[in-house]
Amino acid sequence: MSAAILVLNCGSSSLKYRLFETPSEALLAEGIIERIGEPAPHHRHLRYRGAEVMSRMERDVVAPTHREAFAHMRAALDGAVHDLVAIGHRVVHGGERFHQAVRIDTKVERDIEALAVLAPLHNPANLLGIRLAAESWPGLPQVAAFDTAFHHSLPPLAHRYAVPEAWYHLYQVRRYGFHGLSHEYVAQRAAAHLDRPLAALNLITLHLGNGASACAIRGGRSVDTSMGFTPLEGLVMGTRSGDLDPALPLHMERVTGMGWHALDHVLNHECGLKGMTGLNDMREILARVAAGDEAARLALEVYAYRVRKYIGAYFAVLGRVDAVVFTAGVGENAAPVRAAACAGLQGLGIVLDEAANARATGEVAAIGRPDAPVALLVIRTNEELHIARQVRALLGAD
Ligand SMILES: Nc1ncnc2c1ncn2[C@@H]1O[C@H](COP(=O)(O)OP(=O)(O)O)[C@@H](O)[C@H]1O
Ligand SMILES: CC(=O)OP(=O)(O)O
Ligand SMILES: [Mg+2]
Repeated sequence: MSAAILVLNCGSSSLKYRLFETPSEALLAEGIIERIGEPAPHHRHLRYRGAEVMSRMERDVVAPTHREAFAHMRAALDGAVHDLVAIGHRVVHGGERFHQAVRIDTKVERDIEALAVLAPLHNPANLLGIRLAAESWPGLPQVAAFDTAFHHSLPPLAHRYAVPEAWYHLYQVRRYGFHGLSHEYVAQRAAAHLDRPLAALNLITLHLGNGASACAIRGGRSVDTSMGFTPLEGLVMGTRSGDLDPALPLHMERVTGMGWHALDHVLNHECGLKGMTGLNDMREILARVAAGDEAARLALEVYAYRVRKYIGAYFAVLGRVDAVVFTAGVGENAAPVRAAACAGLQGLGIVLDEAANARATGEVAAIGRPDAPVALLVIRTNEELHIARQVRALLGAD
């Protein structure tokens, strides 16, 4: 009977999960329940044998709350789970308290709850996942792995804002950074691919998914990242604005009378690609660009230009760069975005190989000219596997 680790990524309206055999790390099953609490919740579940999909289930489900979603996941997993030894959770905000994954106890739970004030969109759902998992599998070890933890190494000059010092001491106002599980995972894969120790490498990693962030990594440690106090800062995203003049929301409040609640919603859910085009999915943007749509072309340019500026900034931060890594949904799949982000950077040693870029697939693909000083890589991220590894390291759970 194989031992397994279940990894949960519980969002405000979705529950994603992956079940890994341990210690082999083979993926046994994965799934997602989307639109929890919204019209027409949907459940997709895949089971694997080796690298092959053994069975696929897809159906609309009744899931007015996460509780029903959990029951659907459990029912789907029952066929696959033989000996579940631990559960790992993605928790978005670990504040200044959590520098690495931890075994969850009531104190940890309370701390995650207290941090919800810093991540109101994410931490409450993560916590709900933890509580439902404890109910569902009482007594099973549970581990929290944090999106912020990898960035605890940010030096003060990178994490402090130029605001009154009391804001930091009284309200924990500083840059935290997110997507750390993904940045760290692809950094490790990049080092393995380049066959060099991570400790000797300077990397720029670009996580371009629904949310998006850039990270400057020196010797395996995050030294700067584009998301800040919240996951709103930095790059242009599917529905988030990224960097803005901080006076802009103040101005919009003045001229429209819009309240903070509405502004918060617009900046997080109605901006980015969606704000500029009505569409938040890069696939649709690229299709529109190909069809000659002007608004889509401009949105793509603004998106890629922001990425390019951060590449330039992180060159200045790191001094020397060995590799630039693209990852997550957009970074792994959208060759035109990668090409636009790298355009004009030959002076920095970044020279894209157009053909390699166009055909990049698989776990790791090199898309730079082999003779260029900076390696350009596309690496498939796997935050869940990274969490499972942290669970195993923490519990020795085999
Ligand atoms: N083939 C593709 N071409 C362009 N963009 C893609 C493609 N596949 C996925 N994407 C983009 O990736 C995004 C999702 O990225 P992902 O990393 O899965 O997000 P998250 O994990 O944050 O939900 C989609 O919204 C879409 O814009
Ligand atoms: C922290 C964050 O932005 O996560 P996501 O990209 O999953 O929304
Ligand atoms: Mg993701």
